[in-house]
Amino acid sequence: AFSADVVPQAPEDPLFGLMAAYRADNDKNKVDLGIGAYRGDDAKPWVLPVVKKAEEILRNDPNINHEYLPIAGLPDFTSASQKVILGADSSAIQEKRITSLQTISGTGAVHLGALFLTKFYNTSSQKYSIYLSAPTWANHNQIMSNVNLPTTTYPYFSANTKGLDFDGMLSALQEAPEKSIILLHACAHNPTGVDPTDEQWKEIAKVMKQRHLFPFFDCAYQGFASGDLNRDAWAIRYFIDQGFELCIAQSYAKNFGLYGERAGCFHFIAAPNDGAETAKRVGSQLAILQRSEISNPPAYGARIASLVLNDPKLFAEWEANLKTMSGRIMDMRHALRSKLEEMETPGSWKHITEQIGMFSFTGLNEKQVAKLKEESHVYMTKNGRISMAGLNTRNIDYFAKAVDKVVR
Ligand SMILES: Cc1[nH+]cc(COP(=O)(O)O)c(/C=N/[C@@H](CC(=O)O)C(=O)O)c1O
Repeated sequence: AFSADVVPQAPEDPLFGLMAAYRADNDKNKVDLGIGAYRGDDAKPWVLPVVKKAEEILRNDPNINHEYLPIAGLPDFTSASQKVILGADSSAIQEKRITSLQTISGTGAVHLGALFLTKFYNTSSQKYSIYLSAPTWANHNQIMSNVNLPTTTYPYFSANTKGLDFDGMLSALQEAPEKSIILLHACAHNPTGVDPTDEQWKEIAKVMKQRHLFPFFDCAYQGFASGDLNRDAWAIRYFIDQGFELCIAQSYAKNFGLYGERAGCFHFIAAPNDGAETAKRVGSQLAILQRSEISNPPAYGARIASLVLNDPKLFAEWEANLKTMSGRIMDMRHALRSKLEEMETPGSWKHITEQIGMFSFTGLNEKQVAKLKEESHVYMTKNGRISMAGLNTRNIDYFAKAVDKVVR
């Protein structure tokens, strides 16, 4: 039944394919700048010290069992997740016009939100598109097409300034059909590392308000970008203060290092006027969707995150761990930029320190990326994105010289 013309061989996932190729490479100088996962200066994944503490507490808790969680997940986890992303004093929380479900990390939250929008925001007669930044996280497109949510792109990255194409983005928002859905990276844009300034966010919000556009925030790097949880949630909180009805996908993969435990949350915030009642009804429909998709979410990662989020001492230690990760990445940004400038590698490299978060959009083209892999065993995505956490004091000289070689 499943012949090749019905089920053709799918291409390998670019990111996970890269990960496999890196692991298969035996060269002792190989450098992994692919997957967006934090590594310490020892090039090893980092289990946050605060996560180790939480695991210890869980191990000694005699009441822990393996029963199902509620469909919406661990209540202490979702309520703490609301506070960490919106701020404990958020009007959305005070007025109870928010509903939240624990999801399969950020991917699950983006998916659940997109599924909900195709069923309740779009109708058979009126299908709104979701606007994705150009470029965006590779998986966004597949997630949207899987739920039949039409996608369009808005200009985002300017190749010549290697910064934000602000005018291009604004005009796309001005021209988008009213009520279109706009997917926004809350902070540390993937893959470019380019974020709007606060002033630019205000202008974006103004146009989106005028056009009655629907914000869908994807927040996968809160606290990881600047090192400050509140700073990195500024755009989301501003939009809520402006009275938007919106969705948020919240991932704890990077900022808790819980990649494989799949800890995340989906939040729907209703507009101020019809708040609590709408949020309640939306929550009830989200639960139906979740039940049929995953029934209920995985407990372990949520229990770890919930322990930390709900304990002031552990929370403070988590904030210190965030500063360690974001600090090391910023050190690598400055080191890489200065090494390329010292070698007078052709081109300007200031964008490496101006961009923020996990990634740097180097501007290297596909050919140069391929040469870096062939000649120097450097692994990065072909769009020129590098995961800065893959750099460390031992391989940064090697990498800078490898870049210099392919650029000259
Ligand atoms: C913007 C964004 N949103 C969501 C996710 C999903 O993360 P989750 O593990 O489902 O919570 C990722 C992961 N990005 C990195 C890993 C990946 O591609 O899955 C990456 O871009 O390398 C994002 O970069």
